[in-house]
Amino acid sequence: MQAFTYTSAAARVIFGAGSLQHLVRETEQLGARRALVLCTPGQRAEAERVAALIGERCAGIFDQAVMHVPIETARHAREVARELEADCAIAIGGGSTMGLGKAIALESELPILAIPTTYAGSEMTPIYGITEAGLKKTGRDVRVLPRTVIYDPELSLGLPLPLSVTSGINAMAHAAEGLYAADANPIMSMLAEEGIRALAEGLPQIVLRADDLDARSQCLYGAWLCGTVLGNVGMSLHHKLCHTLGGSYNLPHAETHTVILPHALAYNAPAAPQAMQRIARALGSEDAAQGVHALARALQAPLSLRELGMPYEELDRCTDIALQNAYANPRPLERAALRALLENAWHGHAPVTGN
Ligand SMILES: NC(=O)C1=CN([C@@H]2O[C@H](COP(=O)(O)OP(=O)(O)OC[C@H]3O[C@@H](n4cnc5c(N)ncnc54)[C@H](O)[C@@H]3O)[C@@H](O)[C@H]2O)C=CC1
Ligand SMILES: O=C(O)/C=C\C(=O)CC(=O)O
Repeated sequence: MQAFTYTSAAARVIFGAGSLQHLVRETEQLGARRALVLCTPGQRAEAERVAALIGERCAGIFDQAVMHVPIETARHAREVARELEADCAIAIGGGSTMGLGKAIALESELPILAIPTTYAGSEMTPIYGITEAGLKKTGRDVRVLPRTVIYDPELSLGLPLPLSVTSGINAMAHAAEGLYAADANPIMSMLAEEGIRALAEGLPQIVLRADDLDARSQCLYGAWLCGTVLGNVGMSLHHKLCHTLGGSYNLPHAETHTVILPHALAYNAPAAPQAMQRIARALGSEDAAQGVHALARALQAPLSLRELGMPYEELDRCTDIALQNAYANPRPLERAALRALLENAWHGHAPVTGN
């Protein structure tokens, strides 16, 4: 075993069906007297439920969270938090709502209590992203790491099936890249493999029965582990490509991860054989890239960039953007091979290993 450095970022996690009932206790534990509840417009009802549970400890609801945290929304939410003299942000929702909480915490150091309802995993990371003038910038800051996370699988029962599947594969992508990260360590690799396994087991069951609470629990557990990996080790080509496609072409986040992951794994496979073996084992497949592709196909997820609205004529420019700024990747970035990767992904072909 190689030497490694491991820093544990501790969050308090309350996990299990019905665990939202502990919200008041957890709010008190954070010392919050004036919590601002955050949500998307579509999850206003869930935010009102949270507000009702905490009663007079609720300072208000801000229901304008949107994907990729536009700076204007961040500024508005920060102003509302200041005006209401909020001393805590309670974020209920997916990565977009977590991201808004983080944008507030970045300036105010307000503690975040996170209640995730998708599998994106942002609640477990000190990573924030803010979009300004069409450009998404991400950074790491421990101030934005939620202090407490309540994982209640009952809250994910209403997550639409297509988003359940793509969000689950978004989570798997964190774990897959964590297994070949330059700063990988055995603890995160163990969580990564177990996270992929839990999602590979849970997602097909959800597709059979969307209200299967055990399967929803499996997936949320997997998302927790995969999010922890994202928060603790560096990501590579796959995440870079997805951020390029999401940030520059406004493609939907979880769906883009789903389309790209098999191709990014196929690209990196020759340079990261051990990681691929562990991903394949967790998927119960012979091959990591083909295994993810087969899972996405079986669960009727999108397979091509074309169906996500990516203009074909932009593939060259997208390749150029992905080649800008050096970042760690197990296989060196080669222009022709990357362009071929995007070509395959655009058409929705099966991944080609080591192309
Ligand atoms: N900073 C980080 O560590 C991470 C950040 N992200 C960011 O998060 C964003 C994507 O987050 P996602 O969770 O994929 O999507 P999202 O948070 O945008 O949610 C997608 C839609 O689903 C709805 N929704 C969420 N949970 C639901 C439920 N249980 N029932 C019914 N509807 C529900 C939301 O209201 C929203 O309309 C992106 O901006 C991405 O960059 C994603 C992963 C990690
Ligand atoms: O873009 C962000 O907000 C930060 C990280 C991620 O979105 C991770 C991901 O690509 O799923």
